[in-house]
Amino acid sequence: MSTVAEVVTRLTDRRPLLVASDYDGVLARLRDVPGEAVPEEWAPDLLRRLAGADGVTVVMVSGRGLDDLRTTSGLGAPIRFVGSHGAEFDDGLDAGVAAERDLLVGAVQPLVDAVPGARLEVKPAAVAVHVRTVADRPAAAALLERAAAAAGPHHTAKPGKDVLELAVTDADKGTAVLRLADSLGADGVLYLGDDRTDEDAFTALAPRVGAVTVKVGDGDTAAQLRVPDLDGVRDLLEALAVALAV
Ligand SMILES: O=P(O)(O)OC[C@H]1O[C@H](O[C@H]2O[C@H](CO)[C@@H](O)[C@H](O)[C@H]2O)[C@H](O)[C@@H](O)[C@@H]1O
Repeated sequence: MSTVAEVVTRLTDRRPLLVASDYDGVLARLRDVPGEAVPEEWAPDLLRRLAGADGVTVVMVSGRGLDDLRTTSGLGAPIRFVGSHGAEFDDGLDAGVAAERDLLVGAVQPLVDAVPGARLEVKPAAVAVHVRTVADRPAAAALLERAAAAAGPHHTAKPGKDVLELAVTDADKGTAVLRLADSLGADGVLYLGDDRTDEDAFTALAPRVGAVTVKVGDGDTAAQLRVPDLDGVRDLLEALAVALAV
């Protein structure tokens, strides 16, 4: 594993530079109610500073739907967004995706309704079964298993922190970050994430020269650097901003 200082040194002179970050658990603390997961106090200004550096593009890459991500984060240009775990770029979604998602809602909603405290989030290209507020933990685990079993072979199951998402596309954060990097012709890439879906991005970027991946918090990871928590994210991004003189 590298250190923060090594990461900053490796990225400082690379242009174009893509700074891509997961949202929940990296820029916003996890909360019981997803709509209350606002950015850390330091995050908006720091992201805007980085996005203001010459040749630097800052993108949030989230499991949230694009509109939810914009609304909950309260951020906008020059920050860019990719939602639905890489299925939603600014150029929109395939029309058949919503119909397929609605079939999934019909299958999974009754399972969720049967477990007190569970909640179904309906997203543009996925449904997410949330169990963070289910007091009966065995019932929570059983619900996630039943929901996974309700998915068809053409759905992609994405387990996360107290959540199981069933996506109707096979896009992931790995395909998304490579698409972003290639479209920018990026010479350097920084990607930060805390959850299992971020591992797709860490793995996709591993062979790329000039890419640095950062895991936030505990757990096995393919990332090159680990920071312990959101304060560690702040310290890394601040050190990069200082090195970029913004
Ligand atoms: O890719 P991310 O930006 O990390 O989004 C992943 C999911 O985040 C949200 O759920 C998570 O955060 C909630 C708010 O703190 C928390 O209540 C929940 O337990 C977490 O799993 C969001 O609601 C999902 O749509 C995202 O896919």
